[in-house]
Amino acid sequence: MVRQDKIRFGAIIHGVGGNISSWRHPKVASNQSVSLPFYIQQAQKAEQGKFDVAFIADGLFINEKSIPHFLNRFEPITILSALAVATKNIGLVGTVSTSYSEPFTVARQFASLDHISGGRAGWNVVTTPLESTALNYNKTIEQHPSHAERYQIAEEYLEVARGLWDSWEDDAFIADVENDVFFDSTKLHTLNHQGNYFSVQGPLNIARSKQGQPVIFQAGSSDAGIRLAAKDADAIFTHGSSLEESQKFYKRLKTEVEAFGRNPDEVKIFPGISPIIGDTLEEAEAKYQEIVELVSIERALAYLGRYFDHHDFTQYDVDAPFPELGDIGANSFRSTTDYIKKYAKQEGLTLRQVALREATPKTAFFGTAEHVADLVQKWFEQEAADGFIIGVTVPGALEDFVDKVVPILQTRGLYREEYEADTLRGNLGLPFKESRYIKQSV
Ligand SMILES: Cc1cc2nc3c(=O)[nH]c(=O)nc-3n(C[C@H](O)[C@H](O)[C@H](O)COP(=O)(O)O)c2cc1C
Repeated sequence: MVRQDKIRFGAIIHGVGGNISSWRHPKVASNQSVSLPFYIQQAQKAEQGKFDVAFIADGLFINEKSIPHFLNRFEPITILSALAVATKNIGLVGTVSTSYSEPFTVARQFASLDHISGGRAGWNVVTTPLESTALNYNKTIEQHPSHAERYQIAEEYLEVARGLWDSWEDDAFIADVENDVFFDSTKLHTLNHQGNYFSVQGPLNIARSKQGQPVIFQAGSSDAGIRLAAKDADAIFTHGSSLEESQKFYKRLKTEVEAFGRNPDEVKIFPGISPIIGDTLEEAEAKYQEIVELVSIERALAYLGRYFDHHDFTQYDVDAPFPELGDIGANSFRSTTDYIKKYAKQEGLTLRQVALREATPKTAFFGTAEHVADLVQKWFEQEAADGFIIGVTVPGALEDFVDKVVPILQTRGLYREEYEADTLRGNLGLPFKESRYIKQSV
């Protein structure tokens, strides 16, 4: 199928790496997760590759089994504000949880980032999977909301944030010095929200931005996650498992978007992939093996356990079939744990095989740049993706992707040569977000 739009890319900037042992690689500096120069270099590299997005993921609870990147890393809004002054066009997207924060504060922070960056801010709206996070926020573990309730909270949270972002119409601040009128009071809107979870009066103390409102990303892929994305998001990050699974997900999400009366083209789907690129297949394999050799089975089991709310996998025989876990994981990273349980069973894998696959993922996006470009094209043309969020499994993968894969896609006319706009919405092909009050009066 010939698509009229172009492929899009985002880069996850993940410090010492999403891999449990990548910090041990000779090309990785152990302080990379708190190194401003490293984050600037990665964001600028992604911008050189004309990526739509630099993405900073986040979580709010660690223990001694967490991967090294999670133990010592930047808070997203702070690092994105710094990246805003070191970049010009790339979108700046960060995770903030709706389970453990206040909408007034977060709406304000993203609005500020949107102004600081000239309309390039995006918020990855997540619910918090790990129950012990409650202990960091004046709550007991029993008070950690269930998976279903977390999404109900998220929905209302987003409604409040969006309401607050429209506190001031675009031309509200008239600054009429002569008549001593700083703002037009008819263009100020006080939210007065009273809901099940939030009571927020408003207004917000910052104007709308150059793109209207920050772009909303969503990253949960369970039924509840899909519903939230279909109803409210501009884009979704999801797992990039197989072409067929991704096509199914793509179709389902776009159908649900339409069911909410929205234009399916206005919700962009970004599967996460971690390409490993070599000039030959052997070189790619050698790069992969360097990473594999750094990971012990003990570390891999701890990494796997986190998805299941730090379930202790050392209690099982690693060479026996993947254990029956029942509901374990369902209140945590549900879509991920469902997916792991499913493929472990379907492929008849042992616990060791599953743990190592999760700890050192080797996806189909593996091999020469030409091969990776072919697959990117195939997934895009066969409606499995609108774009991809690129993670780094082997150090240097972002550089390889930008230097080797991007030019191939440009030559094929599938990828931009230049940014089309200077806002994130503009580059994503999304319209300016009109104020709800303008819509009402039209
Ligand atoms: C590409 C991608 C990025 C994600 N980033 C985050 C993140 O930064 N922080 C977080 O708590 N969860 C993150 N998640 C997890 C989801 O937001 C969600 O919390 C989890 O998957 C459970 O929800 P679900 O069962 O609806 O999928 C991410 C998921 C994906 C696929």
